[in-house]
Amino acid sequence: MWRTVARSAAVAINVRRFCMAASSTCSIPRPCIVHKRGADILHDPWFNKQDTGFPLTERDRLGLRGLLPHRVISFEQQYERFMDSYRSLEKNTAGQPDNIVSLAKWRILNRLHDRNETLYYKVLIDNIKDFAPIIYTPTVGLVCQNYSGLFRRPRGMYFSAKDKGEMKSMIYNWPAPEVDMIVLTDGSRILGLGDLGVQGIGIPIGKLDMYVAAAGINPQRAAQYYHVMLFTSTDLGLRERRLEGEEYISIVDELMEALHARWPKAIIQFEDFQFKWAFETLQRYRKKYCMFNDDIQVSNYLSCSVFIPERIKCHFRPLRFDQFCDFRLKVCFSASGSKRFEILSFSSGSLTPSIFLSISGTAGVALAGLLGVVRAQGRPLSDFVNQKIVVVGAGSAGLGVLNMAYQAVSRMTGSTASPQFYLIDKDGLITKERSRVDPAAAPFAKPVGEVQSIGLREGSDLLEVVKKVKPHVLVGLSGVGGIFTEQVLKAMRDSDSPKPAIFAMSNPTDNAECTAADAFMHAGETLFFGSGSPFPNVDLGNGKVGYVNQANNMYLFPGCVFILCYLLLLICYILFNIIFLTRIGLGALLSGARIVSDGMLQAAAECIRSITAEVGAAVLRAAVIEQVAEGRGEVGPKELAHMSKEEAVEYVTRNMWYPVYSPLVHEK
Ligand SMILES: NC(=O)C1=CN([C@@H]2O[C@H](COP(=O)(O)OP(=O)(O)OC[C@H]3O[C@@H](n4cnc5c(N)ncnc54)[C@H](O)[C@@H]3O)[C@@H](O)[C@H]2O)C=CC1
Ligand SMILES: CC(=O)C(=O)O
Ligand SMILES: [Mg+2]
Repeated sequence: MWRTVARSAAVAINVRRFCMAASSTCSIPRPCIVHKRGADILHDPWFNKQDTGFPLTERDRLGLRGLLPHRVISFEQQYERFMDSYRSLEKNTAGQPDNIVSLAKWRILNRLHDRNETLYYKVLIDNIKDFAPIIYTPTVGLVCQNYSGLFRRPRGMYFSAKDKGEMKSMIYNWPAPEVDMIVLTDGSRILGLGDLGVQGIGIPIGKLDMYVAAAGINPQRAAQYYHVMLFTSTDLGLRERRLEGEEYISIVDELMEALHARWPKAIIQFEDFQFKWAFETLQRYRKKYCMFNDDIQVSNYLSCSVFIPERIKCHFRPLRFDQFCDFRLKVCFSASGSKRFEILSFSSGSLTPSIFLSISGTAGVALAGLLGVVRAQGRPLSDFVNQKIVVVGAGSAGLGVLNMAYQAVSRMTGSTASPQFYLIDKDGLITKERSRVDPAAAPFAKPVGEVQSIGLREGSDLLEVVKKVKPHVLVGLSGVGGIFTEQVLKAMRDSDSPKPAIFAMSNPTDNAECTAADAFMHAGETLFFGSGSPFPNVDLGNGKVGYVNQANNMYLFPGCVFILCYLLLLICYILFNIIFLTRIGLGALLSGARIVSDGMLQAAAECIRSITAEVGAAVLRAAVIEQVAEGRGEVGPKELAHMSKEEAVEYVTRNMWYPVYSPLVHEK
């Protein structure tokens, strides 16, 4: 449906003065200064209005008269025309292999992006449910794999070891003076596809498109975003070995310094770095720069609310997007300063700040899922401490999830007793007997005596572990497609839970540990299922449906977990995950925060509301309270500090970017 872009002008004067992007929210967009004329404008996707969209007066002003056919086509008509072509493509490709259809859809969208960014983001925002699987997982994985062949126009920036010593100057090759969001990858672990080198650029592009669609980050106002590739090795990149050790880190140091020097306010999201660098770079930079790692980061929150889909409570009901569960925790401080958490109550349906601990990216998605499972089992939340959870994959994502779950249990029990978590990597079950266990995985290595008591040993394979542990939850973050085999899934029927859960979180679809259909067929109909890439719901016969939840950080890196979406921009569960984290980005950006603090992430978690701006405003206010907000543009820290909650929401809302054609005014 066509979404009205014009918004109410009835805002308080003192709020209006804070707003920098009034064009996005007033019925008459603010003019946009352009330094080009004539054909140059038509070839610039940011200024181009699909050619025929330029009004006659503008054609005169910009030297376009005679370069275009006479008729002026409105934005709405252009939108409908594009959607007609898209629907024709869908019709014409019906029955062809999925990969071919998905790539054809990606191409038509990408071509639109290359011609006209405003219309591209308009169609993306209005059709996010259908387009998210094209511009993001799973299609983005296929795009990355084929990027050398699909490459037409560059997006993003590229850095390699050959640029050492030059980065601070190179940064100025980026045409826009201001950059708000940066997604940075070294391409070394793209989804579950491994090292794709320079072709991994598709991931930052997809993530940033999500930022624009879900959080209203302006894609161009100074081209605030920016994609970076490091150390490339494929067709389009250098055919050289990857850097290691000091050599590697010195290049990333230089790049971070260069980025910070030109855009000190930009927020940098690290994405899809291989395990060994993901943790190290997070440790190294998180207190120095405004950055986070979407794939692993776990933050400690004293309180937040966790979204749990209503459907988890009432199985086989249609999706609802407005249910949150709150946990009230009492925080007790001991004389030594340590904290203990007591669960006071657990409710659903409202959203008051209260509880819990960590949320952000992948770990947050998983936490909400794990808690939802407890609820689905009809148990009190405090029973989470008794959940037997088997995590397959001891990499950055699996360890991020386990860390978070571990913190949850410790806080619930007030003890550091070992929870019933089992960690499996490519060499099988990890126990304390293992000689070379990574320090990050060591806390989850099981005592040998404990596993022997249930008939397991160091290195037991997945099937054995599932058979002997009878887990409540099986989580896949291994990147190995199909590793949850028929036997493993059947073994889950003997789970100690009447409603076992399986999360096949690896991406893209082919790398998922199992399909939704196989999961319901082999593990049983009472299963709770979540996957990193979308699967359709499963028809179980007799009118029953096996519902599929999407568990992907794209939703928390904006949003939450299994599903969500709602918010301002449209409603589909894919968007939900997208929304949460992008809100963090938005709030951090507008507060001008020096760093992305736990408190800011916490504030985001507390305010997952049905309006995108609420979360962004909460992050902003948290940045003010933590005294890391330095202001942005004309809005200084004092003005931020004096904003009421409502004003902060208004400020964030009015600074979101909406795709509209602005009148263009030429300036030399
Ligand atoms: N759904 C989501 O939001 C997210 C999903 N992921 C997915 O998680 C997967 C893993 O990502 P990372 O942890 O960053 O990768 P990683 O490379 O750091 O870790 C992979 C882990 O899987 C283990 N593994 C490999 N083969 C195995 C086998 N046959 N059996 C058991 N374990 C095996 C490895 O030993 C390693 O511990 C990827 O497919 C990625 O797409 C990652 C982040 C977020
Ligand atoms: C979803 C995501 O970030 C990943 O698979 O790496
Ligand atoms: Mg990732």
